[in-house]
Amino acid sequence: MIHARGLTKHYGPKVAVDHADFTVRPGRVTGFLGPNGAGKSTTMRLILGLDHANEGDVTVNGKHYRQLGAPLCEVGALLEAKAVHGGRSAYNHLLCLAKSNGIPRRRVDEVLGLVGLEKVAKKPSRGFSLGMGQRLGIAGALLGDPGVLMFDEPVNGLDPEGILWIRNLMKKLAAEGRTIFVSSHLMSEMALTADHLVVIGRGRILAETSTREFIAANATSHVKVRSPQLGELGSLLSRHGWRVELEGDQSLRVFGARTAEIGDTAADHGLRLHELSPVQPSLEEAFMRLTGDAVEYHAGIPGNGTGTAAGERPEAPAAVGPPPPGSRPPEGMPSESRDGQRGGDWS
Ligand SMILES: Nc1ncnc2c1ncn2[C@@H]1O[C@H](COP(=O)(O)OP(=O)(O)OP(=O)(O)O)[C@@H](O)[C@H]1O
Repeated sequence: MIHARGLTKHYGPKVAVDHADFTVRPGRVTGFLGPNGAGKSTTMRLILGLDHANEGDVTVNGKHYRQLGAPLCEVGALLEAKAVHGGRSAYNHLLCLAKSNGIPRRRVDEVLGLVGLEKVAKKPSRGFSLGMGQRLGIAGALLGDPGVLMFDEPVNGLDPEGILWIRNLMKKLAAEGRTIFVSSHLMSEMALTADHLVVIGRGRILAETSTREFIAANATSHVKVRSPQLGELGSLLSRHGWRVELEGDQSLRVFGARTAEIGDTAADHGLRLHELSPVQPSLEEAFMRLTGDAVEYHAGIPGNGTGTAAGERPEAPAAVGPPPPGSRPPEGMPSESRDGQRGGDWS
């Protein structure tokens, strides 16, 4: 178990981690999510005693890292996969680690087998691909058979097969009762891997909850509707009290209504539907909604030549209520709504 209380780290005036409280429990994969620069790596370094906290503290199995008798046997970590001497073979790299931690030589062969590197074990690691480097880093983390494992962005740059392998490995290790703490900003991957989440933004913990609850609390399901009479339909559904958003110029997103209600309402008014499908919210959507204000670095919006200022949401919904003035209305939109004058119908 990893337990942080009031954990705080400053780099000069920069507060990288700000009074963070969280607990990472065994038997499940806990995802550590946050935008770039949110403080994920710093937190992981603090857990491993590679950096010192200015305030608060963090323990692994009730002890500070430096108090652990055989650290590699209690907590394994993959922080920087390429932190290996390039001239050294995978086998020798792991053997050095094993010797310095009193771990028997046979465990080196075991972990090389576990990560699938037996065949290249005697080759210099400088020739390793990114995926092989990740596997070697993971072999090092597993060497002491620790109950706590931490992975910082483990799937970065991996091919689909490598991603699947790491995903299944983390799940298997959690099922064995280990504590698995994994940082990532790949939402789709985390949605498939993590049972639980700790979300950080600008150094502060924004959420600590199950993945399912996090999505339910921060994003809403909706129904996607396509119709050749989109404008009329949007106005009609909106008059029924449902929130309607324009998605591109082809379809509507309707919130708060079931598919049957929308279908029946359209039929009652003789409007044709070409699609009516429920859409479940994604972890990405929930994450963007929660962390939009906590994003420190935004890319410029293609085409407008400006960056998004810190604090602005990076991805506002495509259109809420009426289409913005000046935007092109969908085919069939009533003319009053085309220039946004009657757009209030949709809000
Ligand atoms: N050694 C350092 N000296 C100065 N500032 C630092 C140092 N390490 C981190 N920071 C700053 O602290 C903040 C948190 O950085 P950190 O690397 O922990 O974020 P992160 O969530 O891991 O980001 P990313 O996802 O981009 O790796 C950032 O603003 C970063 O610039």
